[in-house]
Formats: sequence, C-alpha cells, structure tokens
Amino acid sequence: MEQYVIKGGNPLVGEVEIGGAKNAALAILAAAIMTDETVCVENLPDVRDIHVLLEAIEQIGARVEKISPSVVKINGSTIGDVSVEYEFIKKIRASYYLLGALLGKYKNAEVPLPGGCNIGSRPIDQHLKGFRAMGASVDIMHGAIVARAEELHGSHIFLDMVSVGATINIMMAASMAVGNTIIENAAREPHVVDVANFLNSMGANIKGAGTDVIRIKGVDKLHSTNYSIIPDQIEAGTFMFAAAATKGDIMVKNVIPKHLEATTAKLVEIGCEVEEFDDAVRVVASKRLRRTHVKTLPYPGYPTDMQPQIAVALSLAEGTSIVTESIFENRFKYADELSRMGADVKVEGNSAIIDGVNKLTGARVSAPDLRAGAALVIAGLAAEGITIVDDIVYIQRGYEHFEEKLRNLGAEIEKVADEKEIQKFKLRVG
Ligand SMILES: CC(=O)N[C@H]1[C@@H](OP(=O)(O)OP(=O)(O)OC[C@H]2O[C@@H](n3ccc(=O)[nH]c3=O)[C@H](O)[C@@H]2O)O[C@H](CO)[C@@H](O)[C@@H]1O
Ligand SMILES: C=C(OP(=O)(O)O)C(=O)O
Repeated sequence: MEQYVIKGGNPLVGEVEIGGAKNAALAILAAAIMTDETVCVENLPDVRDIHVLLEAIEQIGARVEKISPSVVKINGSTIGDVSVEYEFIKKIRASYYLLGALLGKYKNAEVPLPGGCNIGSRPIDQHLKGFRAMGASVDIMHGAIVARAEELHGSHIFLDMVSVGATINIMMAASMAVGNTIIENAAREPHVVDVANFLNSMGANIKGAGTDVIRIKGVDKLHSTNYSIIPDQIEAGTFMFAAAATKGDIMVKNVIPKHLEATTAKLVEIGCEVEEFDDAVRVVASKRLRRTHVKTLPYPGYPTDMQPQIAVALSLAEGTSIVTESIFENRFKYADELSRMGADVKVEGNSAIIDGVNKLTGARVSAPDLRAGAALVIAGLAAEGITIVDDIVYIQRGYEHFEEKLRNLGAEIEKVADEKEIQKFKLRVG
C-alpha cells in the first residue's frame, strides 16, 4: 500500500497548474457514449476515478482511444451490453451517470449501486424518482439498479433536495426523451453547467443550467463533438488552502476565479491576500491566520468538498472556529487524525469546534476519504517534523500528480511503498 511521507515546515511558494474538473469529467465521459459518433474530450484529469470509469465504458463495448493522459476519444456505436460490472462500479460514485446515459440512449440500463467515498449514507432516490417520472420502471435487483422504458417522456420534476448527481443524471436521460423536461430545485454547480454545455455541443437542447430551473427539450439523436473540461475548482481550492496553512505564496493557474469565490472569500476572512487574474489566483499568507465560521452549502455556497481543507487551516488560526457540515453526515473522519497531529478539534453533531493551536506536529495518520486525505497532506506540510499519510489510494482518486505538484512548490513529500523507503526519506531530509 502506498503512503505519503512528508517533512513539514516549508512555506509552499511558486506556481501550480490545475487540471480538469474530476466531477465534471466523470459525467461528461458517461454522456459521451450517448451518440454513435466519435466524441473527443480534452483537459481530463489524470486520476484514478477517470481511469476506472474509462475501463467501465470499454467493458460495455464502447471504443476508448487515449490520445494523451488528458485527451480521449470515445465511440459508443459498438456498445453491446447495457449492464455494467460491479468490479468497476464499487470503486467510484459517478458510475451512476452510466444509468442516465444508457437509459437516455437505449431506454435500458443495469448498473450496480455506486461506491465512492464513505462520507454519508448517500441515497440516490432523487435520481430514480426522476427516471420514473419520465416513464421508466426502476428496480433494485441483486445489488444493481435496473431501469427500462418503452419510451422516455418529458416530465416536471421537483428535487426534494439540491443534488448534483440527480440533476446531471436526469438532465442526461431527458436530453433523449420525447418532449420537454423541467428540473426544479436543480443544483447550480459549475460542473452541472459544464455537462449541459457538453450535451448541447452534441446537439442536446438544455437551457437554464447554472440556475435552479433547468429546461430540457428532448432530441432524437446526439452527434460528435470536441470538448474541453473546465478546471477543477476543488483541486484549485486545495492548493489555495495549502498556501494558507503553510504561510506560503502560490499562484494557482488555469482556473476560473468565479468558481472559487466562496473559497476566496473565506481565505480573505482568515487573513490571506488573494489576488485574482483572468485565469489564475494568487494566495499569499504572511501572518497568523484568523478564526472564522463556515457552513457547507450547495453552490454558490462554500463547497462540502473543501470542508476538511479549511478545517486544517483553522486548526492553526488564532481563536475558536466552527465548521458546520450540512451536506453529508460523515465528513469529519479526519478530526481524530488531525488531533494526533496536535490540533484541538471536537466534533459535536454536524459541527467541528476548532481551537487554533500554534503548531501541528508530524504523526502517522490515515486518509479516511479523498478530500480529508488531501487535507491531512496539507496538515503534514504545515506541521513540524515527519508525517506519514496511509491509505493514499483515496487521494489518488481525485488529485493528479499531487506529490509532484507539491514538490514543485517546495514541499518535501514522497510517495513510498514500504518502511524501508520511509527510512530512506528520513535519512535524506535529516
Ligand atoms: C462524483 C461527484 O460529482 N461527487 C460530488 C457530488 O456527489 P453527489 O452527486 O453524490 O452529491 P449530491 O449533490 O447528490 O448530494 C447532496 C445531498 O443530497 C442527498 N441526496 C442526493 C441524491 C439523492 O437521490 N438523495 C439524497 O438524499 C445526499 O445524501 C447529500 O446529502 O456532489 C457532492 C456535493 O457537492 C460532492 O461532495 C461530491 O464530490
Ligand atoms: C466525495 C467526492 O467524490 P465522490 O462523490 O466520487 O465520492 C469528492 O470528489 O470529493
């Protein structure tokens, strides 16, 4: 099992180039099979979740041609099987997008219940409610969702809660339904807009993405496209908080600053300087961070996927901060790990109460999920001494070349495979 070993204490300084948005890319790759023509997707992040989804797409018979680590061509004309194997699906959450894509195109799909990070119970009732409203029969059989329809027809769907996954899945199926669909209380995340733009570039007719009412006019056929995915606002935000926690100065390049506004606002509140450019943001942290409160919310609120990262910065801030998680019920699993590094974090219900300490000290910790894992790496970079982060397979789900990008900013971090390599690292860094 691979681990990260980190010698903390260096302010991170320099430039980092952000990759494509994982959570947009996963939906877009699934949607790419909805035409029989060849689709070219660019600016893909080189991360494990993408590799797993591409394997699943190949397994159902589509042709996948990797042009480079960030560019792929997909042709869905050879799909012979609408049932996806559990082997691929258990590893990722976004496998559920194959349901909307296959149901939209073939009116027939069989996809095992999804995996992904264990950050809450994560039901998908709203996805299924949407498919049923469009005329599909949906059953759970032997651990898989089986959805079939004679014909999918447009419908007026009210989501009970703001769900990124349900909004995108319904949007995909409705793109090839007969008639008009309206999704009310839709998610407004940038990746919802990106998927709508992608589908529209294939000939779909979707209006209103980015607002809470999305209108979709079904079309008979979708066609080929060439599409470049938006930058990953969560990867960008993670580096922004790495600058804050290590008292660094990082130019985060290839971003859409508008997508980062909630993160930027919090960084300014806690005492960082943030300078915005057309496609970059610079974060400078020169003094002790200040306390704040933060509550996760659907976009444009503060993202739940950035919650552990701000908590690490606040664990080093002056005063008491409260971090409230309102989307997922199990997203504080990093708290005990962070406490092992000297942080003062108490979890009460859906809030973490953080009393800032003067310093963190390196320890052996374990990544409980993707974003919490990245946050523990930031903690290690800010801490005095050596930190070992176990279970980095979670981090590899969503951060491309994480250790290389951090090393370019002056971090002392290495990916190691065993104790011998940890000892070697310790000898080298002294
Ligand atoms: C692959 C992907 O893109 N994952 C992201 C996606 O997850 P995901 O699409 O799973 O998250 P949702 O936006 O759907 O979930 C929001 C809330 O709604 C609840 N809910 C959702 C659907 C449903 O049918 N029933 C239901 O009760 C969830 O349990 C959660 O409490 O959006 C989350 C919220 O921004 C992010 O943290 C994840 O990184
Ligand atoms: C929770 C995440 O991913 P997933 O929904 O795929 O588990 C994430 O990207 O932070």
